[in-house]
Amino acid sequence: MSKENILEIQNLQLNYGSTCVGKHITLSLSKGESLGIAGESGSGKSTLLKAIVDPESYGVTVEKGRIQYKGMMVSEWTPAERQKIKGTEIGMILQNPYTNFNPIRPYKKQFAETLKSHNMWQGKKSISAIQALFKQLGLDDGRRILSSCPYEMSGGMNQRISIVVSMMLQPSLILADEPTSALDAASQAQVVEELWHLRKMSELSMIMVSHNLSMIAQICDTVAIMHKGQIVEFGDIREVLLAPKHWYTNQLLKAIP
Ligand SMILES: Nc1ncnc2c1ncn2[C@@H]1O[C@H](COP(=O)(O)OP(=O)(O)OP(=O)(O)O)[C@@H](O)[C@H]1O
Repeated sequence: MSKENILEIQNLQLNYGSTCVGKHITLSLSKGESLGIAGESGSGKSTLLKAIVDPESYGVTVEKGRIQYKGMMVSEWTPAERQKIKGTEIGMILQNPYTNFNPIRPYKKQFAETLKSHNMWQGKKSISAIQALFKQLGLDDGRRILSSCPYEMSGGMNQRISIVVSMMLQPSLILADEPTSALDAASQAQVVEELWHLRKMSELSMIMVSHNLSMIAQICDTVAIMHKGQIVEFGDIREVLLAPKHWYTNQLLKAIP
């Protein structure tokens, strides 16, 4: 494993029960790098993220191959180690932001509970750090947001706040699964801007699954194109977009309005 790689996936085969939904999956991600994964519905993009973070919980079996995170074999983590790693090492941003929050509990309490559950709560110091993070990610009204409840906010705002929650635990890798697909166009633009701010945090690596190749081009350094459970093209985002080698990548590019 190269010194700079945070994640290395080699010849992976992924199953649900006896059904193979991904095979020959090989890719790598460097520290500070952002990878986009695009492809048709059902091509195995979300399953790949699940295999990285917690295959057992999602019913995914790694039939062949290996996943290494910071040189550690992911398959060798005990449930307790995996629980510790989820959030603090590997953060998740999900498609539906409302699933991350109790709708009627103020954000401030929910932020505190999350930090406490990871033994990271430091009272006023934590609140200041959260407000600084809000600012860093382009949300200026941190104090007001913290005293509000999720039901009072739009889906887009909840998604932006859930990105702050993920970042608060200072992960090295963020996995974002269709982070804008449940949002209206205006909210999508705001979330893209926030994800773009994340890109400026040089230590952070990110994998973002999206149908939206334009968004991947805005945010990511590399792209993997998935088709029927396999990666058919993987490389520098500009090279892939300017000179696609696989017919399916061409098809995806032609579909961009
Ligand atoms: N829990 C599950 N049990 C069995 N099969 C599943 C499960 N989840 C997904 N699948 C199947 O695995 C395949 C890959 O699904 P996956 O959700 O990874 O695709 P995807 O590329 O992320 O699709 P989308 O873009 O629609 O989210 C599909 O055929 C899907 O029906």
